[in-house]
Amino acid sequence: MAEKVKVAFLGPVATYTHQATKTAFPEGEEKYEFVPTNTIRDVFDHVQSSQTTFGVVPFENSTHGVVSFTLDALADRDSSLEDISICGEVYMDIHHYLLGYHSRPGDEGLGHIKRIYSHPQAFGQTIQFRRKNLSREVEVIDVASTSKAAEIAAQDKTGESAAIAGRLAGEENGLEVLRGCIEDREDNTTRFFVIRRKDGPTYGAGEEGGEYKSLVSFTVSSHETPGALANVLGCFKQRGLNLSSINSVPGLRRGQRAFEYLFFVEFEGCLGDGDREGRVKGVMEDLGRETSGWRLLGGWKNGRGR
Ligand SMILES: O=C(O)C(=O)C[C@]1(C(=O)O)C=C[C@@H](O)C=C1
Repeated sequence: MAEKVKVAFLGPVATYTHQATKTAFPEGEEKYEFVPTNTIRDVFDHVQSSQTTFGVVPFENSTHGVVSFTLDALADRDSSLEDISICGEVYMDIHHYLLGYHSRPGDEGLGHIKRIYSHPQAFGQTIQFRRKNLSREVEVIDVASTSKAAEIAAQDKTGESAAIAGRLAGEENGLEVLRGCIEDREDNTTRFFVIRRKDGPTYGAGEEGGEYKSLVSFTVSSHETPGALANVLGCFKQRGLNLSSINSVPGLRRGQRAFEYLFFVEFEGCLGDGDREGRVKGVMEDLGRETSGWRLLGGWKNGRGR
């Protein structure tokens, strides 16, 4: 039997990332071995070191914005993740649950909860619910994933600990649903990236057509010159390439000062993308001229409508 292709994901089992991983690799456990990691950074390390061929990480949420752990890894300030390349994306509807134990059978109250565990992104997507339904005295504790939160809450049989996580994480850990669909917005959606090594096997090969996107990171030549960033963005405009996201993080590279930033620009089109390819190559030449350093972080098929 052929050896299974390994795919790392933010674990333990039943995280939202685990569910996105199953969507991204629909042939499932017949063909793939899904490998849980403790942190998002670990997913990147597994792929960089070839412990797994692919990895899946959350990138941004429609309610709470970009996932800082993922952006930090993509910033790769110490060049320890140089071979990472984004090769796919998955959008997933996210419905959160307040999970724990009822204080006694039939009592629907939440007054017995003293602490609540979750991933910071999930806390950020349930702010209004928590404000309206939980006392300010309830301690809010960040953990590495929502499934980890469910695991911890399940160990506290007093019922004083609860978790915000997905329904599956509740089932996996034998928790009761105290409240369902507690996300602040009905359209709460997270976008996940599939990553691989640049020299690794392709992802989603054989699927013809569709729209493509790419992500680049760069630093501007001078933070003092007015318009340095606008000049770089202007290159995309001149080449007729539509931007789909912009982010920035503190640069923190040797030679960079405090408050000098590393920018990320995602745009429609990628290398090998039919009639757009010429423009994409052109903008890459522009980046070489207009920035003080840039990196292509990958090109992939638009996952909307998957
Ligand atoms: O904790 C999980 O279950 C995750 O998969 C992480 C994560 C994230 O970082 O965005 C994924 C989807 C939701 O937005 C909340 C949490």
